[in-house]
Formats: sequence, structure tokens, C-alpha cells
Amino acid sequence: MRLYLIGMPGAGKTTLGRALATAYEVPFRDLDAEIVRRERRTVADIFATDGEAYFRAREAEVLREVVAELPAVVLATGGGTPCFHQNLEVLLATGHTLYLEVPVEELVARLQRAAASRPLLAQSAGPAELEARLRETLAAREQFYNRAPLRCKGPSCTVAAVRQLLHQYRVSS
Ligand SMILES: Nc1ncnc2c1ncn2[C@@H]1O[C@H](COP(=O)(O)OP(=O)(O)O)[C@@H](O)[C@H]1O
Ligand SMILES: O=C(O)C1=C[C@@H](OP(=O)(O)O)[C@@H](O)[C@H](O)C1
Ligand SMILES: [Mg+2]
Repeated sequence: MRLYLIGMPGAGKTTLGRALATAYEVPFRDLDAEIVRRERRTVADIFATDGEAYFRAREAEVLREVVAELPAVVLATGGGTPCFHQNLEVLLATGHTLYLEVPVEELVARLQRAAASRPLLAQSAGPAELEARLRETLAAREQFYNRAPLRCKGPSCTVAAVRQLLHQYRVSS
């Protein structure tokens, strides 16, 4: 089984992905972590030094490497992954894609604590600006996220809920 988690920063892709991989006994990969490992520097450093275009090119390459390498995997993507370089087509063609949908209010609460390591959000001055930024980002990205065949509402999206969803869609491999 290849299961891909997509959704906004702070949706819980990394957190839930790790738990799902344990439950399904398949390897877990986090796309950002794979990029960081190959580049030997943080996502924030990559953005600061080489800019977003370079990050998106690496993200697209590393996604294809992970897919080619692992027939079974739970992959937590980055928030922007499905929106660049035909990455969504790769996800849709090679595995089961789940959109982890979380209300913006909840994202703001979670990301106030964790914005510093997320370069696209790090410049936000306070909660109001962070919220405005997230709403703008979501409005632009929804067209991509909404193409995921599977969807789960973030706060109540537990391992058990995903299990049920996959069962309902008869996903067994
Ligand atoms: N279901 C959840 N409920 C509350 N907080 C969560 C939940 N899932 C993740 N978080 C918290 O939200 C933040 C972002 O989670 P993370 O898994 O890194 O999201 P993503 O990979 O989608 O950006 C982290 O601080 C994490 O602890
Ligand atoms: O939304 C985005 O464009 C990004 C989200 C991040 O991943 P998370 O969604 O795990 O925070 C990371 O890939 C990078 O900072 C860009
Ligand atoms: Mg993540």
C-alpha cells in the first residue's frame, strides 16, 4: 500500500502519517525530512539560500525517488507538494491520496507555536496575519487538495478513522 497524506501546513500530515505507518506496518517517509537529509540543511535554510523555486524542484525530484523506491509506504507530503510540478498526478497515479482537512482556526492555533520552521509562514507578524495568510494559501490550494479521492476531517481523523475509510473504499493493497 502506498498512502499519501496531503493538506495544509499544520494539518497533522507528519504526525498522523507516522502513526498510520506503525499501524499498517509499512515504512514511513516525510517528504520534507527526505529533502533535508539529501540536502544536509533545513527547509528554512534551503528557502533562505536558494529560494522557493529550488525547493520545489528538489521536492518534485525527491517525491519521484521515494515513489520509485518504495512499493509500500505512508508518505507525509509538504503542504505545497500537490500544487507544483505535476506532483499531484504522480500521487494520484501511484497510490491512495488522502486530504487531511483542518479548519483554518485550528491551523492558526497549532502553527503559532511552530511557524518558525515553516519559511512560508515565518514572516507573519501575529495570529491575525497568520490566519489571513493561511486563508489565502488554502484558497489557492483547495483546487488541488480537493482532487484527493480520500478525505478526512483533521481533528477527528485518527488512525481508526482512516482505517475505516480505507476499508470503505476497499483499499487493501
Ligand atoms: N490531531 C492533532 N490534534 C492537535 N494537534 C495536532 C494534531 N496533529 C498534529 N498536531 C500538532 O500540530 C502541529 C503540526 O503537525 P504536523 O504533523 O507537523 O503537521 P503537518 O506535517 O501537516 O504540517 C504539531 O505541533 C503537532 O503536534
Ligand atoms: O505549505 C508549504 O508550501 C510548505 C509546507 C511545509 O511542509 P508542512 O506542510 O509539513 O508544514 C514544507 O514543505 C515547506 O515549508 C513548504
Ligand atoms: Mg509535515
